Amino acid sequence: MSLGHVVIIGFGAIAQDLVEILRAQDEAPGKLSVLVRPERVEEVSQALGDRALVSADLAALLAAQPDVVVECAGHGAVTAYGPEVLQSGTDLVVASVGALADAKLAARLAETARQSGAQCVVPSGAIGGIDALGAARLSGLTSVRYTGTKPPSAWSGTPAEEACDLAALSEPFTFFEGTAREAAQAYPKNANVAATLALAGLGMDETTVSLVADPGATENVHSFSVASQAIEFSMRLVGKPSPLNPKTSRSTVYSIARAVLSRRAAIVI
Ligand SMILES: NC(=O)C1=CN([C@@H]2O[C@H](COP(=O)(O)OP(=O)(O)OC[C@H]3O[C@@H](n4cnc5c(N)ncnc54)[C@H](OP(=O)(O)O)[C@@H]3O)[C@@H](O)[C@H]2O)C=CC1
Ligand SMILES: O=C([O-])CC(=O)C(=O)O
Repeated sequence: MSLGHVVIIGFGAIAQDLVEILRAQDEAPGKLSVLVRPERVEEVSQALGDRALVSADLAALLAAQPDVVVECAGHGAVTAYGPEVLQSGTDLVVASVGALADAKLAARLAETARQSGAQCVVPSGAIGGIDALGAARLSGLTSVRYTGTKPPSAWSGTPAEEACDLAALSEPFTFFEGTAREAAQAYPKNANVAATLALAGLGMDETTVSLVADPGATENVHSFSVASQAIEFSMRLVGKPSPLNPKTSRSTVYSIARAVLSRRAAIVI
């Protein structure tokens, strides 16, 4: 069964790819809408033509009762739009998972979803293994450790710049060690995966995170290891940087597309 109407928030690297990936499916959504800031409506409308409706009016989009809203815009957008989407009874797929490191926002989203019956869906994003981690949690987790390694340029404009001279690095440099909550809040465009692991596993304050700038790297490498009563495993995912935004791995959008398409799949894997 195809989705009727999908609303995408944002029109950056992930959202632009998502429009094309969804449209290319046999079971493509009947209608796509893109929510952007008012000043970008005209430019994005021209870029999309008749491929999607472009609007800056979330209330009007929600009044049309879309099947699902997909946030691909950043932590601020989860705060600004998340509660309104869920309150309308519409499911919300969240790319900017690290926004849930704000305990008040996470509680508000959960409570709003409970009251309306909508779901807030967290896709795997740039990592994988979330099914195995979530299952291991039920057996009793003892540790979840994550290391995110990216080329120095992917850390530009972040607090990593205060810890080292990114352009001068000649070997890998670990500029952050802390919890998933601290990582997600200090690196909102780079550490959403740490928050995803935390939500599936040991929580924001018990999941340990290292962030590394590697001058020899050309890709975004996500490594994590899990220990539990039932299983131990490690994963290493090597993401190709998105051409439009090298902070973001290109794999992220495919995970989000899968989460969207699964909303109406007859068999959900
Ligand atoms: N879960 C995961 O594994 C991953 C999650 N992410 C998350 O996804 C987010 C998006 O990534 P990406 O597409 O690469 O980022 P980009 O910076 O390429 O695009 C973000 C887009 O969102 C728009 N935007 C931001 N705030 C708003 C708003 N309030 N209303 C409407 N539009 C808004 C921006 O527009 P403008 O330029 O006008 O601000 C921009 O077009 C990241 O910020 C990150 O939080 C990223 C990678 C992996
Ligand atoms: O896309 C990635 O490589 C991961 C990322 O930026 C994030 O977790 O925010």
